[in-house]
Amino acid sequence: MIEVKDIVKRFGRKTVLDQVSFTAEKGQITCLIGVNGMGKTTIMNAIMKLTPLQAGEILVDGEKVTKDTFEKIVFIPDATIMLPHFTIEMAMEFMKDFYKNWNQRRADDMLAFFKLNRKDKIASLSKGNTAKVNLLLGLAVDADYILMDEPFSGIDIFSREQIAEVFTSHLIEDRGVLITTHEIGDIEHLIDKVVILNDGKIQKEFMTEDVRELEGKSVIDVLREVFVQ
Ligand SMILES: Nc1ncnc2c1ncn2[C@@H]1O[C@H](COP(=O)(O)OP(=O)(O)OP(=O)(O)O)[C@@H](O)[C@H]1O
Repeated sequence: MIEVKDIVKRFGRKTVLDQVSFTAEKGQITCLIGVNGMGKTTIMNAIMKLTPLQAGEILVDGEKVTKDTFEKIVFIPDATIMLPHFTIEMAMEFMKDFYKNWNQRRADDMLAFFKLNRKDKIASLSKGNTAKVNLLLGLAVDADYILMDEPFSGIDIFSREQIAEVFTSHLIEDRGVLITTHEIGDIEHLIDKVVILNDGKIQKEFMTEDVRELEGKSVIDVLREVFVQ
């Protein structure tokens, strides 16, 4: 389980995260939702130890993230992480050298699933294919937890549908997924848990099954209640 406990993040005098706590469990897809600038990416960066916190802690399976536990988590950012002159094949080689738990068979499965050509240069890819390569490079790491920042951002409907299919496939299996997205409609039916961030605090945290079955609402209904007064 990823446990985010009372984290506080300030940039200068601006408090972006004010005692934020939530959990993301293995075997579940947890979606972090908030309007632009609410601190979703900052939370992802904090989990990956890419940004220091003023207070609070983050535990993964009960332990602080260190070099030893680092391979438990993989972060798939929304921007290209590879050098543009790399081919997809070179990017895979790079990841293979970097991560002990790189899974080439899964990478090959995803190349075929997304119909990508391993000889294509990263710089020559469309936005949709760039997102697919990012996803491939992240999901081919055998990590227990996957963080995805806006995997659907700026991508056409067909690529979005293909990417959404990944969430119901063996590629996710029993892993824990923490995802931020504005395109909630694409994966609303696949999400197990929603965490709503508003004004630096967690406004609501719920299991989607509970709101569907007990309250007869969709995730979008709940978002409307929170954000549209
Ligand atoms: N390095 C930084 N220095 C100063 N302010 C920052 C820095 N990084 C982020 N911020 C501010 O922190 C706030 C949260 O940013 P963050 O990128 O985490 O939001 P977000 O919810 O991911 O937004 P979006 O949905 O637009 O991606 C924003 O107001 C942003 O301007």
